[in-house]
Amino acid sequence: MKIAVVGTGYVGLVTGTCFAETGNQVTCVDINAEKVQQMQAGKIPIYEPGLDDLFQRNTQEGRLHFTTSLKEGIDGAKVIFLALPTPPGADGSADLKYILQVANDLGPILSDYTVIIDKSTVPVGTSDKVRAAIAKNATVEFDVVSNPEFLREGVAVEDFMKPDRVVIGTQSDRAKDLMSRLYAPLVRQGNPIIFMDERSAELTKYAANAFLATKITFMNEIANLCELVGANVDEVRKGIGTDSRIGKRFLFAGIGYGGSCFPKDVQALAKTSAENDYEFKILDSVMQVNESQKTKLIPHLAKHFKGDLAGKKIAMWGLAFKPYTDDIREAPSLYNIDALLELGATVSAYDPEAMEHVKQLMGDKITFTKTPYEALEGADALLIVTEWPQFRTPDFDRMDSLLKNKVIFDGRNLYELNQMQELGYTYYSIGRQTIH
Ligand SMILES: NC(=O)C1=CN([C@@H]2O[C@H](COP(=O)(O)OP(=O)(O)OC[C@H]3O[C@@H](n4cnc5c(N)ncnc54)[C@H](O)[C@@H]3O)[C@@H](O)[C@H]2O)C=CC1
Ligand SMILES: O=C(O)[C@H]1O[C@H](OP(=O)(O)OP(=O)(O)OC[C@H]2O[C@@H](n3ccc(=O)[nH]c3=O)[C@H](O)[C@@H]2O)[C@H](O)[C@@H](O)[C@@H]1O
Repeated sequence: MKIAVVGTGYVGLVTGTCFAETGNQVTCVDINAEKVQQMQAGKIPIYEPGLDDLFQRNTQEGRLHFTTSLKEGIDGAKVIFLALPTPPGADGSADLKYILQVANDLGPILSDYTVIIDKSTVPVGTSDKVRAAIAKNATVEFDVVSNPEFLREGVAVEDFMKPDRVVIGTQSDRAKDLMSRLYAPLVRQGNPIIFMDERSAELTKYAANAFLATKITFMNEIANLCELVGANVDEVRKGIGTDSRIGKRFLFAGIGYGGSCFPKDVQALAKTSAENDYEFKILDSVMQVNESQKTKLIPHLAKHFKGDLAGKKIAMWGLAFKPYTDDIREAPSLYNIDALLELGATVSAYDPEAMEHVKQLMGDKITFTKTPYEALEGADALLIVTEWPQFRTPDFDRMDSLLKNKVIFDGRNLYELNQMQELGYTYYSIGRQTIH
């Protein structure tokens, strides 16, 4: 099938590449000419494990193409995916200007029946707006379908190629048939395509993200309580996660959720609720708790150094909002850096993938090192922000020789308490007792 994908951010690029991998002819369209040139030259603009191999194979075998021209990109396409940004507007609601602009542009250039698919995360009712914007100038029949994306950065290819489910919002049999054929190779593992109306599909996406953000936040609050009552959140997690009604995943307490999606989508769902005169109280609490959770270790740090962090050098391990990505959008690291600098500390940071992005944002406000150990040289303490696997089993002897003090503030609970006790560290973590 011939497919067009408009927008080559995370979702567009993964969608385009994976559908090329299942044998389709895919053209990706982006207004960013530099990015398009880069992709035409065989360079992929994001770091995502496994994506580069698929990208190279499909471009070299002639199934994956790039252009800045919408008209050229959709020529002959039976389906057009819109994978455009939906950033928060000034009031917290999702800004639809990118989607509606492209919908306006599509109307006059559609030349045959086409299915236009919203892959972006969009508020309830957007498919009606997209339909109306296209219809203004369209001369052919078309359908608008909501097909939210559930991939996670870092494991995006796996999530896309073996989805738990595919949600498709449409009431058109013609669109259903096309979508079923397109997704058949991906759902052959037995995981379902769930058809529903457009509004339910749109809300499903926000409900999923808000539920997961709430699940994490609930565990962060349990962790805060654990610290006060002398319990261990990791034991509590195992204790409840084994209940199949609760499930083991997304129960890891830490220094808050970040990324380009949970924060913006929780906020947008709260906004949709407010617009419909409904006060979604849980969401307000989730946002509030997450905000303070991100810098939860800073007061411990300040207290440890007797309220005076001025001139203290803090080593930071991890900058990306989570491992296996270079994405720093809403990353807890940024909030911690700001808080530390505000208190007069200096920061030397290491991250395997995300340092370049932080450098662009912060310039020389902090220092960046080539290895995690170099960040420790002469540091007064280590603050762990992202759970990259290489931080899990470090050379503690080498760490001892580099750190000024044997003290670790761990926002991701990487180490066992008894191990830290045996090694003689002062060890602060989340939802567990402090080791002195
Ligand atoms: N990043 C993620 O992990 C996930 C994102 N989503 C949702 O998918 C949507 C897209 O997200 P990302 O891929 O992260 O976006 P992004 O912001 O990384 O990339 C969007 C791309 O669209 C391009 N673009 C903007 N206007 C354009 C136009 N008029 N024509 C062609 N291209 C245009 C930009 O140049 C950019 O390359 C958002 O609604 C997001 O909430 C959904 C699931 C996962
Ligand atoms: O809509 C989206 O864009 C995507 O948002 C999330 O994916 P992503 O933001 O890539 O990352 P997650 O793995 O969900 O992690 C989000 C944040 O939650 C934190 N987290 C996650 C799990 C956990 O147990 N504890 C925890 O603190 C992570 O550290 C990270 O900061 C969802 O998991 C995807 O299903 C969804 O498609």
